[in-house]
Amino acid sequence: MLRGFSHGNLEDISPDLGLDVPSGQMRRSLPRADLSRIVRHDHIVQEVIVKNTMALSVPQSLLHGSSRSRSPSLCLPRGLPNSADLGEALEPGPRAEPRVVMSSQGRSLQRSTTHSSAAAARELKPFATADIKILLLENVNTAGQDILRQQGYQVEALKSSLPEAELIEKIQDVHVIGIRSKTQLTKKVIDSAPNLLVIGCFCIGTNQVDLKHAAQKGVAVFNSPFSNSRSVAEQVISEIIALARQICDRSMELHQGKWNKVSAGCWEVRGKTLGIVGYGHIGNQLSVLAEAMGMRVIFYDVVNLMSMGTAHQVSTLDELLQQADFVTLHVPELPETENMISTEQLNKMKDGSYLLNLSRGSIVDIQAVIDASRSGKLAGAAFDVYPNEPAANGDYFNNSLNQWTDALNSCKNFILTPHIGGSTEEAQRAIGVEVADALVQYVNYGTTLGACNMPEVNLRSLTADEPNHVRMVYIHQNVPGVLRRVNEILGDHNVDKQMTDSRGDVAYLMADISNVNQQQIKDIYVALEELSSRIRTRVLY
Ligand SMILES: NC(=O)C1=CN([C@@H]2O[C@H](COP(=O)(O)OP(=O)(O)OC[C@H]3O[C@@H](n4cnc5c(N)ncnc54)[C@H](O)[C@@H]3O)[C@@H](O)[C@H]2O)C=CC1
Ligand SMILES: O=C(O)CCC(=O)C(=O)O
Repeated sequence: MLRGFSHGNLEDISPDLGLDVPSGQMRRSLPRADLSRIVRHDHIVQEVIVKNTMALSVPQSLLHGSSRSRSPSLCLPRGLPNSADLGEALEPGPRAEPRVVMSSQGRSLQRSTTHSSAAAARELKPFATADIKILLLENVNTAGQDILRQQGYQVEALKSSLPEAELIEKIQDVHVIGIRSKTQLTKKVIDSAPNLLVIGCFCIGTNQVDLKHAAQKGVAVFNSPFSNSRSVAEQVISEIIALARQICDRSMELHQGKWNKVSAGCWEVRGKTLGIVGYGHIGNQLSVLAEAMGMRVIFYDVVNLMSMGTAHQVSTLDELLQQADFVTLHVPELPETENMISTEQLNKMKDGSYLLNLSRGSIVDIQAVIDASRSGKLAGAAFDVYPNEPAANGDYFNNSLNQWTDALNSCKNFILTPHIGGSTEEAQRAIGVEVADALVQYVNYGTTLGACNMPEVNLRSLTADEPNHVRMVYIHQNVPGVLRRVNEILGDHNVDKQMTDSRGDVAYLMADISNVNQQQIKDIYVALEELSSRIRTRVLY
């Protein structure tokens, strides 16, 4: 009999979730997190899903039985069905015939012939997947929604962001939240989500989330570090040409019936200098595309980086501003990048040059840019991002949103777009798949590969021939002596494998323990929960 699962539709994945980097995948400037993500995806497409392989249940006492009255510590949802004792639950359930399914990338997955079903990786879900509540805001791509729904999770997907009060109300019983760039997950919002396990940012930027506070509450955060980089770079290229030729102004005039055939102040981009501020994923793509159009590329970055093609790194922002015909900004939102371009920097730019900002609204002092346009210093500008952006589509771009909006609208040769740098079908689908996969890996297996605010920890999968194993995930304060105390608790048992790592104040430990029964699991859980360093304990088996 299946217990603890309202959907008797468990899945096994292929055994190998190892960390070998596939040859040819590595490229320069790819951070560790990105490499891990690539590796994980390579294995995910090998998934062979097997129906009803193993049925396990968890007693209610384990689900909610924290020995202290903190916010829920065991990362299991409330309201789970009462279940039988773990001794029985740890017996394998009925095994059904394997079925061939589609991978999260939409490719057909063949039933594995290389591994026996006994050695197949076991899915670790001590809860009914249908009890996992997911709230997706800001029109997350359906490819991502489908992956989450296929897991059996409850998924509510809204097209827009939510105002804070509504968000606080809605997030209270949610285990997973998915957002894009608009939704602000502040300390206050995170604190009102006692069940929250994980946050998925279906975008690159994570400045909208209080990453540190989330980590301190044991909430992991994932993003998609480069799936929309190419889309942003292509938009920048189109805007460089459009600015140089004043195409948007001519188009607007003609829409209004005005024929205005002029060449004064219109230029080719060939031979002009592009200055890229922030030479990361987007800056790199842009560099290659711009050189292909015959532009000279210089860049400024706080890190010393290898140039793409014949691009040249300059030592200071001032140097870049003085040389570039087009200055384009691709830095993250940080305290150091706030108002990085204001009157002082604009004055250093070449007369008749252009400014593009497709990074974050806080990086440019827009009033200063309006003044520079009026004085003739700038020949044009392109903005995709603004200090305040509406939560939904509609007639919201006015002075009550940002006080200078009317003035900005009146500037000549200004291209204004509604934060669409990453908004292509390709990018949104890739982001949807990548972040949804990361959420599934975290909820089901505790894997933090690619997390933005937690150490990256992974263990090879438990397999179906290891039925009495348990995976303990222990998120704790990174303080002296804690590992000794944790290992005193685990040390009475056979720890098959264990990995621990820390990031700042928070450490993450994952341990697979063999031959444990219900009472022993409960004892381990209670003992870990009683340590003063505990942030969150999860039991997966
Ligand atoms: N408009 C849109 O739809 C999109 C906007 N973005 C924004 O673009 C930003 C950049 O994206 P990626 O290139 O993927 O990021 P990235 O992290 O790959 O690269 C950012 C680069 O900026 C550099 N940097 C950091 N602080 C700096 C400073 N003070 N001065 C100079 N360089 C500095 C870093 O060293 C890094 O090389 C994101 O953080 C995000 O806010 C990203 C995607 C879409
Ligand atoms: O597409 C979005 O909503 C956000 C794009 C963006 O700014 C990002 O990926 O950081």
